[in-house]
Amino acid sequence: MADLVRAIDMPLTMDFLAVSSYGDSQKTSGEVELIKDLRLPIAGRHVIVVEDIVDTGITINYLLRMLEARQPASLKIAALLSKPSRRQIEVPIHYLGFEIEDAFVYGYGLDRSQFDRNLPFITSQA
Ligand SMILES: O=P(O)(O)OC[C@H]1O[C@H](OP(=O)(O)OP(=O)(O)O)[C@H](O)[C@@H]1O
Ligand SMILES: Nc1nc2[nH]cnc2c(=O)[nH]1
Repeated sequence: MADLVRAIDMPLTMDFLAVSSYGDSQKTSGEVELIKDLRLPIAGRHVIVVEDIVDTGITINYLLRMLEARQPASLKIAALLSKPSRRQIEVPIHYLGFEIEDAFVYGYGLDRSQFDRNLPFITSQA
């Protein structure tokens, strides 16, 4: 996120929300839990949701529904990684870094049982 916003040369605000459906597991529970909501209203604002990874699509689908109800001026999705072969729900990704194969990846913000988010690279389990 820090790398991304430093590459955008226009006035913007940043806000954070937290959802979880994997917890400490490498399999989705299928149930998305809202752990922390946004602080700021988004009605009438142009919003880009920044995700690290889109896997089944369940999380982004949940976020799209939740945020659309708040009537932003526009709502776009940016994701660093996408695993299209794993998709259970088709979701739009307007800005995508990389498509990857079906492997559990971690590092560079992505956790492995909550650890390894601080790795300066992305890797996968052998
Ligand atoms: O497309 P999906 O199958 O829904 O998976 C994508 C989601 O999985 C990860 O969150 P996770 O639920 O693991 O959050 P956590 O690491 O904070 O528990 C990731 O940050 C995405 O939000
Ligand atoms: N860390 C991590 N979280 C995920 N959530 C959905 N897929 C993945 C993945 O490959 N790695």
